[in-house]
Amino acid sequence: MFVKNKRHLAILLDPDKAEPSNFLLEKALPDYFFIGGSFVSMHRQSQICISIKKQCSVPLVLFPADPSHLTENADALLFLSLVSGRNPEYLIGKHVIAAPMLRKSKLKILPTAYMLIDGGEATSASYISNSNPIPYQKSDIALATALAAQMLGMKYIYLDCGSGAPKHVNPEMIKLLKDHLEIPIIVGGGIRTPETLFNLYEAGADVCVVGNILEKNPSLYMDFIAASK
Ligand SMILES: CC(C)=CCC/C(C)=C/CC/C(C)=C/CC/C(C)=C/COP(=O)(O)OP(=O)(O)O
Ligand SMILES: O=P(O)(O)OC[C@@H](O)CO
Ligand SMILES: [Mg+2]
Repeated sequence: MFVKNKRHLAILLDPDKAEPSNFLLEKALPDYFFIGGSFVSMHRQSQICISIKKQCSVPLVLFPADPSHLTENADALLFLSLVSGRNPEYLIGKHVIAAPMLRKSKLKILPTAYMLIDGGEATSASYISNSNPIPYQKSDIALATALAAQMLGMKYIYLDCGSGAPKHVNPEMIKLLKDHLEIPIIVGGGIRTPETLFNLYEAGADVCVVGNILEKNPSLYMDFIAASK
């Protein structure tokens, strides 16, 4: 789905807050919509997928924190294993619950090593998963974790400082992983400017995920699209 060395932009829609109509009327669309949140209370994900599907053909990729967040109305699923943490529920437990249902669904499964990186403050993802992120400067630990995930057969690496993080992933960490990995790298958390987006692609990100800033300031949308080309 995500191709190495091609720049993809994914816009994260939080199912509790999403206003996709902000973007769908614009001339250019992102490569993907990611749909999900660490903490989802209203369960509008099916409804949001159905409504976007009526208006455009941008692939919809679920980004769930729990099997209860799944819907058949998306195209694909980031099947995340939280390899930066040591909580068995998020490494394999939730997957066992979801697998029988996923086997019957048409969702494309994307086996993804999910790595939380410390972005300067506690995030919903580390709190909900009860796991510690990898320290911001410890690129060697991030590399060893990503290599182990690749050796286990995972197809994508997702480096995430967490939604709304004060700091985005260190470009040096992205460069190091890019030099040693064969699989595509997804990067997100705390990307607030088109310049940052551009720099993270330059460092080696294959997919960048932008969420919070576009929820707060949708008028920046076209600048982010431009920086992803
Ligand atoms: C296998 C299945 C179906 C579920 C488990 C999936 C795993 C392992 C998830 C890892 C832990 C986790 C809580 C991930 C959530 C990541 C996510 C959707 C983040 C999006 O941002 P938010 O954390 O919601 O940010 P806000 O606090 O800004 O809303
Ligand atoms: O909301 P932001 O900070 O853009 O983060 C997006 C996403 O990578 C979080 O999982
Ligand atoms: Mg959220």
